[in-house]
Amino acid sequence: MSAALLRVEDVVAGYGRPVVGPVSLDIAPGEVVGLWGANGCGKSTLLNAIAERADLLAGRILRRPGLVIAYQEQTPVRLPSMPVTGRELLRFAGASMQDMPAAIHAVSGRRIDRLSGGQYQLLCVWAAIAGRADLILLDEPTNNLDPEREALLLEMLDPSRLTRRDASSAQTVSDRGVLLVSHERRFLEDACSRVVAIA
Ligand SMILES: Nc1ncnc2c1ncn2[C@@H]1O[C@H](COP(=O)(O)OP(=O)(O)OP(=O)(O)O)[C@@H](O)[C@H]1O
Repeated sequence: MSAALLRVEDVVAGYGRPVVGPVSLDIAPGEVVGLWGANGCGKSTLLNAIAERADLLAGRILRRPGLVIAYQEQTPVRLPSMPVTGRELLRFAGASMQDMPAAIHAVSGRRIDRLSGGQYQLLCVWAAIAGRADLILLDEPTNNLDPEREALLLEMLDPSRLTRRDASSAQTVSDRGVLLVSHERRFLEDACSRVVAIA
């Protein structure tokens, strides 16, 4: 396998029966790749298959050895009562609080069960981006976001966030990637280096 983080080769995925595919795509280090398609065409199912939560019915999914995946699902899990602050959630996720956007910093001291849908959404996306994962899967991350927060999300997805300091050389290397599902074509074009359409 090449230096790709992920290679999806002629994949057909589903839940017992096929719902998506065949699809092929690669994600190289430093790339933000978009997945676009109509409601129900199987975008989330493809992410699920990559995260080993849906059945791989044909084709191959090759992951770089040791690849760590963070998966922000379309509807982030929320419990009615969760006496945990945003900072505690970020610590638990191993996410850095360095360079945290002010809008997230402002709510990070609050209990997560008392955040609005958009505040919680951004916090979870930050947890994924600022965590240790090599590949970040984001399913409809613009859900619940107003235009200002959507612009902030765009900044959070800047490829500069995908760099990491290499311990041996002390160089900054771009060795992480994002696969992003959205039904908002404009957002995908702004956020992604490449958009793959699913039929
Ligand atoms: N857990 C499941 N078990 C069985 N079928 C499922 C399951 N989840 C989704 N499906 C079916 O798989 C198909 C594709 O759903 P999926 O959520 O992957 O589409 P999508 O492109 O992400 O849709 P949307 O844009 O509406 O979020 C749909 O017909 C859906 O009903």
